[in-house]
Amino acid sequence: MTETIDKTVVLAAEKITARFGGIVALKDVDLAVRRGSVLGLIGPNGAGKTTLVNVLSGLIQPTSGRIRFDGVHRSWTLGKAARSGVARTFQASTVFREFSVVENVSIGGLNSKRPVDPHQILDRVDLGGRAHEVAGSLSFGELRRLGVAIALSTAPKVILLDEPGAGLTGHDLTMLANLIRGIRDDGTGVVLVDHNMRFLMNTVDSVVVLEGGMVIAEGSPEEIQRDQRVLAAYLGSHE
Ligand SMILES: Nc1ncnc2c1ncn2[C@@H]1O[C@H](COP(=O)(O)OP(=O)(O)OP(=O)(O)O)[C@@H](O)[C@H]1O
Repeated sequence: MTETIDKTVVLAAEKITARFGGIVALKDVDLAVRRGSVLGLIGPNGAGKTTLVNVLSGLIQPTSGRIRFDGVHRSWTLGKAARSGVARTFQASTVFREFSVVENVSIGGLNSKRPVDPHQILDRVDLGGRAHEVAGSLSFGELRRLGVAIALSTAPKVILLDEPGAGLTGHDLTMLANLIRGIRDDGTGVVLVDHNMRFLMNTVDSVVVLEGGMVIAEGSPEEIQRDQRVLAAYLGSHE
């Protein structure tokens, strides 16, 4: 039997299970990241979101299940994922505060097979005018955008954003949402994990909901916001 491969999917998790000792962090999770689309990953605390991002980025190996990239099953490590074009930002900032803003982006792109002009990236995240200042002088919101710029320095096909909006408000959140939509419009697949529901729902094209390590719902932001199982999962989680 020949397998039909969906070419719009750039990165897929297939039946991923991840156990830590007795804890089942993910159970039989399927997830498809599409080119030119933002996928929101939500769920109460401990639902498995970060574990799934860790599996997709090759940081941890699942107990079972497979990763498919560009239609091909792959053994997936951090190095292989990075070289294939999967970039990630972390909850904690990975910026070198004593280096200049542009040096941070240049360092990020050092091992890239597809080098990108760091000044072009900085213009894109609205930091072009700050290129030669030390990164430590940036505001909280600017540091977050620099984190995204560093991820973009490898010209990724997929970008995994783990809580990029945490602690941001107002104008900073609007700029971040515009930036993420711009990255999507260039054809990149985006995964967005964030606890700020309004920001996430306004930014994504589709949503996957995890609870207790399992996918309990998926759909458009509108569908998810009126899904009774999702509302119950959140009400029961004391968030
Ligand atoms: N390295 C680890 N060792 C042991 N247990 C872990 C490890 N990483 C995650 N877990 C457990 O796996 C489950 C899922 O955790 P995970 O951090 O993926 O959830 P999350 O949805 O990202 O939560 P949050 O929203 O609080 O960040 C939790 O029960 C967590 O305690």
